[in-house]
Amino acid sequence: MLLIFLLHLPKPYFLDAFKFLDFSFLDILDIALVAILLYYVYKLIRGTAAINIFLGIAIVYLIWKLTVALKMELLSDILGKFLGGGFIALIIVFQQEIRKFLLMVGSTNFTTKKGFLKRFKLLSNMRKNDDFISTDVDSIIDACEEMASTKTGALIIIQRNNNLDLVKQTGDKMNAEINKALFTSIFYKNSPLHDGALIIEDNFITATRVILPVEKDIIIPARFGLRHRAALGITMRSDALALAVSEETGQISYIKDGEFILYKDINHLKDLIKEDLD
Ligand SMILES: Nc1ncnc2c1ncn2[C@@H]1O[C@H](COP(=O)(O)OP(=O)(O)OP(=O)(O)O)[C@@H](O)[C@H]1O
Repeated sequence: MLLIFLLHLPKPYFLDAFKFLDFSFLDILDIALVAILLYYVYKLIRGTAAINIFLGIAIVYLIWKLTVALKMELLSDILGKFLGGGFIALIIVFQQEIRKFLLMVGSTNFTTKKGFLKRFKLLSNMRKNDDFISTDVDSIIDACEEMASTKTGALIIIQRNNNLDLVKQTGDKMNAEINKALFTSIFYKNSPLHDGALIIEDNFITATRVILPVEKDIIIPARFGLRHRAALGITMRSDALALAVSEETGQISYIKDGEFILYKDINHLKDLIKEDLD
């Protein structure tokens, strides 16, 4: 009905009604970039107290925009000044998050073999010829299963696009191809290398005894201690994947983007990780 009514309106009215839809490619790009920015901000502050501050600011901003559109001069003036002056306050309040964000952007390795370039189908032929060896997920999970059965604690971080060099510096360098026995001997309780996290890049263990940033602000069940908080910390600050084997319960946790990922059984876990690494 509405469409018929609009079609019968004199042409200028009809066009006027849809004037707001007249946007260019740059507007689409603008919206897409704001959406990406908001997604990254959300990813950084999800689960922390900062999310409430962020939502509060977003609501005040929307009200301000509404008051401007409705020409409510006094209120829009007050809210505008509040938002304008609050910019510096925002930088102070979100100091940590801004730091994390810049670190995340700066450490993204767009040229890794598993990274950005791979997304382009045109370059798929190049991939066939390069020396990239995919991560042996089966060996990692088989090792986790064995460690879980003996209640051997472990923390394994799999690097994806974000470079983990900064955290790697806190541990010992290694360059060993993945195999099941290596994991179990590294995390064996009396091994000098068992403490801290292990980093995997492609199909290699590249660091052991790594100390990761611990996520203190997030609320998780009391049975999870520092190992799991460290896994949450690194996956919130980067796109790495984490596997934690609990020394207390023998449970294997899979952590991604600062969240525990649920899985049905060990084969499902393998599939999930393979998918996330693809
Ligand atoms: N910041 C960190 N970075 C890397 N590894 C850590 C960090 N904090 C703790 N760990 C590792 O986790 C181990 C156990 O810590 P904790 O007992 O607090 O963890 P948990 O989450 O309760 O795990 P579990 O269920 O195995 O006890 C430590 O011995 C250490 O190897």
